[in-house]
Parts: sequence; C-alpha cells; structure tokens
Amino acid sequence: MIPVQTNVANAPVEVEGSWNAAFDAPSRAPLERALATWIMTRRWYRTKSREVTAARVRTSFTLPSEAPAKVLFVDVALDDGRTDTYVVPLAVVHGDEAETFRRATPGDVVMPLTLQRDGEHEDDGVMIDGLACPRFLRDWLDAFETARTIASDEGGQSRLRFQGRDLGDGSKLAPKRLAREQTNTSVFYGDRFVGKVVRKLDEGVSPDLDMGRGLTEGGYAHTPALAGWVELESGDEPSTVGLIHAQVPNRGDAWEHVLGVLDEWLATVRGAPPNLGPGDLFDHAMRPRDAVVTKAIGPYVNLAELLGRRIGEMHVVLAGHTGDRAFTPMVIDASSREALVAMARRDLTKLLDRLAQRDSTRAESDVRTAADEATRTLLRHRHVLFSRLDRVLGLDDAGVRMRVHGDLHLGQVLFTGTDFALIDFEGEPARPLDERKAKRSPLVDVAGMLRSFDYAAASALRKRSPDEQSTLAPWARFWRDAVSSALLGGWLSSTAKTTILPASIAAKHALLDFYLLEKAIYEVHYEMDNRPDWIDIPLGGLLAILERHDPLDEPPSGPERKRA
Ligand SMILES: Nc1ncnc2c1ncn2[C@@H]1O[C@H](COP(=O)(O)OP(=O)(O)O)[C@@H](O)[C@H]1O
Ligand SMILES: O=P(O)(O)O[C@H]1O[C@H](CO)[C@@H](O[C@H]2O[C@H](CO)[C@@H](O)[C@H](O)[C@H]2O)[C@H](O)[C@H]1O
Repeated sequence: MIPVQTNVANAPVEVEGSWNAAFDAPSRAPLERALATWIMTRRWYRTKSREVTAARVRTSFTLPSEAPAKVLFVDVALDDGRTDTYVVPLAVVHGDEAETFRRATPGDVVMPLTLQRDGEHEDDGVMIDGLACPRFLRDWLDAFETARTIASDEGGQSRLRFQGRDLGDGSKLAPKRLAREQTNTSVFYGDRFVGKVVRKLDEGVSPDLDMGRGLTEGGYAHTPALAGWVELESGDEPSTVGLIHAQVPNRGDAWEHVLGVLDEWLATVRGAPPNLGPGDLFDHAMRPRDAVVTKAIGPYVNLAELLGRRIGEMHVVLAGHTGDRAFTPMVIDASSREALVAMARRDLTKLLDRLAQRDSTRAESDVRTAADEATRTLLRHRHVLFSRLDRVLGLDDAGVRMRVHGDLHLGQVLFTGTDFALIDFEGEPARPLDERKAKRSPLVDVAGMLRSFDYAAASALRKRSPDEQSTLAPWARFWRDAVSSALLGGWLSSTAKTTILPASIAAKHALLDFYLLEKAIYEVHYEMDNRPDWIDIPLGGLLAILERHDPLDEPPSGPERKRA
C-alpha cells in the first residue's frame, strides 16, 4: 500500500505515449496516493470519523469505452486498522474537456496528467470520476444492454458481470449524474432508467438486488422494475456493484411532498382540533374513519391510507415469495424473540450512555433546551424503556419474520401525484450486510413510516415562530395521529388475509411499540452522529412512548434495572 501524502493531486503525473498508461505503473503509485486523499473527501466515504492511511488497487477492469476508462476496486486502509473496499470508476479526459472539469467540478478530478510522446509534452488531461463522464456513462449502460462479462486486468478468476432485462437501445438516452450527494451514486438515463453504482463494496448480494428481483418476479407494481445489475465475481458469492431500474415519473419524494402539504394545511387551521375519539392507534386504525377527521385533514388522509396499502401489498408479495429460501417467512420463536430484545437492549444501553454523557456536558450551559429536559426524563425512567422492550419476550405468538424493506421512511418513497413507489431496499446503511438482509416482522416498516409522520409534523412545526408553535402544536399532533392511523388502517386492510401478524391485539400492540421504540433509539443515534440539531424530534418520540400510560410497566427497582 502507498501511504497517503497531502496535495499529491496537484502535481500532474506524466504519462508516456498513451492516456491508457495513466492507470498502470509507473503512474499506479501516484494514482493510489491521489485515490487515498480523493476517496476520503467524498460524500460517499463511509467512515468520516476515521482517516485513510493508504489505498491500493485490489483489481481493475477495463471498460470497452471511447474514453480511456476502468473500474477499480480500491482497498482503503483506515487508521483503526480496518480495510474497506470502494468501487471507483475512472476515466481520462484531455484538452478543453479536462479544463472544463478542472474549473467547473474540481471535486471530480482525481489526478492531473500530462501526456508525453518521445520525451515531448503533447497534451494536458485529468483522471476523473468515471460517473461524471457522459461517455463513460453511455458505455456503462451499453455493458448492461449487451450483458458483457469483463475479465480483470490482472488475469485470474475475477470478473465483472453485467446483466440486463429488456433494456432495449439506450444509446440515445442522455446520461446525467444525480446532483444530490448520497450514500451511493445515481445516474439518470433520459427519462427511462436510473442507475445506481455502489460505492462501499459489501461482500455478497445487496438487498437492493435480491429484494428488487423478488418484488419484480412477484409482480409488485409499486416499486421500479429491476432492469439490470452488475456483480463482481471473485469468490463464492458475487458482490453487487451496480443496478439499473426503470425510472418512475414522480413529483419528488414523499417527504418533500408531505412537508409542502403540512405547511399549507397548518396555515389554514383555526381554534382547537377535533378529537380522534377514544382508544389508541390500533383502535383508530381498525374502525371506519370519522367524517370530521377526513374533513379536517383533507385529501392527505386518503393518501396516507393508500401508502399503508402499498406497503402492505409489498409485504404480501414478499411473504408469498416462498420459492426462494431467502424469502420464506419464519415464525418468530422464543430464540428469535430473545435475539431481537438483546439487540434492542444493547442499542438502548449505548444510547443511554451517550445521553448521560451529553447531559453532563450540557449541565454547564445556561440555556436548558427541550432536548435537555427530554434527556433527563429518559435517563430517569430508563427502566420503563427496558421493560417496554422486554414485553416482546413474554409473547406466545409474535407473528412471522420475513424479508422487509428495513429502512422505510418518507424519503424512500416517490410520490407520483396520485400514488407511491417504494425505492432503495438497501436497509440501514450503517448495519452489516447480513443484518440488513435478516428476516424481521413487517411491523418494522410500518413503524418506520409512523416515525416519519412524527418527524414530518415536528419539522413543519419547527419552521413556525414560538407563538405559532404553541397554538399549532395540538393540530400537528392531531395530523400525525390521524394520518398514522390512516396508514396503519390501509396496511391492516391489505394484509388482513395473511397470518404475518400475531392473532391477539395485545401482541400486535406490544410488537408495534417495540419497533417504534427500536426505530426512535436508532434515530437518536443517527441524529447525534449526523444532525445534532434534529435530536429533539426522536427524543420527543421516545418520551411519547414513555408517557403512554401502561399498567404493566415495571417499578424502578425491578430486575430490568439490574439487567440494563
Ligand atoms: N426508479 C427511480 N425513478 C425515479 N427516481 C429515482 C428512482 N430511483 C431513485 N430515484 C431518485 O434517486 C435518489 C437516490 O436513490 P436511492 O436509491 O435512494 O439512492 P441511495 O441508496 O444512494 O440513497 C432518490 O431519492 C430519488 O430521487
Ligand atoms: O435515507 P437513508 O437510508 O440515508 O436514511 C438515513 O437518513 C434519514 C435522513 O435523511 C433518516 O431519516 C430520519 O429523518 C427523516 C427526515 O429527514 C425522517 O423522514 C425519517 O423518519 C427519520 O428516520 C434515516 O433514519 C437514516 O437511516
């Protein structure tokens, strides 16, 4: 491995005779140094709290392309001793095109180059991110259309295998990389396809691919059809490198949409909101919606119900995909329940430690925020949180565990104007691949959506002045509860003929509460790491769960306390 040096990318590397030489010795050493710095500064670099100490090209593939182009698999050594592998497509451009990249999108430039022929300077160029290069992107799509298999440059067994399904001729489709920074890199091909290139490589088949295959084969219409995939074949199981899906015409994602709806709606409300009636979420979800509620919320309540139905229909298809063992639903037996609770307890313990640390840091501050108060309350009532999780251990019947979306929230749903499409089946990116593909109760996805409505209501409220916030807060809660029961109602109606849930209503309650708690715990961790300003939203979610009166809660001196 070549150790990292700073600023290596500024010194042009001389290549002799042909731009293709830029990938090989003697350019390989400066390229690996440049890659170490470049990868570490990308949005998709996953371990931002760790430095890259060195990078080494593990294997490379030459893409038949107009531009000198390769797909590199780069092993990146981290300062904690771990090694991750990144997928790095690269292309070389020169002349005016190189100058444009240098000026307009310098972040795409991995390394400047100069071409020498017979000792004379001939041209200047740059090695760039291949996914920023339209020629590379056209050749990438062509590789799917022609189901190309490419042997590695080093010889040996490694192959890059592209497979396509009815892609047709995409040569006229203008490729465009998605401007928004994300975990992976997405490319739009005209209005027909969306390609995703995985950045951090996981060993094995991505859930995005096997779920896409399962749903497409099961005839589920509310997710983009899988049109192609590319895998690295080098060991027992192939590793997913990229995917192509049909593009779904949309009006943005359901998160953006709902925030717009809520802003407009909150501007129209007056007085006090109607009452949702006696009972809790399940009770409201299972009885016909009161006309007063439908009138007060407006058309969105029907959309929420439709979204619930679409999610339920997805679960029905997934539960019915029994030809493939990876999908066959299994009973949540005693040992699964124990494993489930043990994992959630571990995450809660970690969270409470982090919150205690936060509390002691914040103790010196003159201003006490709502998040500070929530933190104190949660720390004081930790035993209740643990005992709510433990409730699942006592269930005789907890329904089934099966393949689920696993990271469902409003940002993973496209709104078409009248309907929804569910996307991005990769699971929570921070978890290892086997956990992301694990079978879980479908209520995981329902809980993800319910938490998202809570986020939406809280985010809409945060945009208002403090005075407005106090008058609008009851309305925001009413909205959240009404759309949540509509979504749950839609989900329950579309899954009514299945046995994926436990039969008893008490068990359904306990399970949904468990997953709401689990998700809110995950979200507080997520916000602490990524958006500390948002932490009050999931803390509020945890408080709401805590404050829901439940006669079964254990007293503070119970055994849970010792186990925590
Ligand atoms: N099939 C599709 N049709 C239209 N837009 C899509 C499609 N798939 C993804 N997108 C857009 O691309 C974005 C990123 O896709 P996503 O699968 O969420 O990537 P990531 O795994 O990097 O988060 C989405 O938020 C959406 O705006
Ligand atoms: O989309 P990702 O798979 O990267 O999901 C991560 O980031 C999400 C934020 O972008 C985060 O979602 C949380 O915030 C959303 C609003 O921004 C809200 O709708 C979700 O309900 C809430 O969980 C997600 O948790 C995280 O995994």
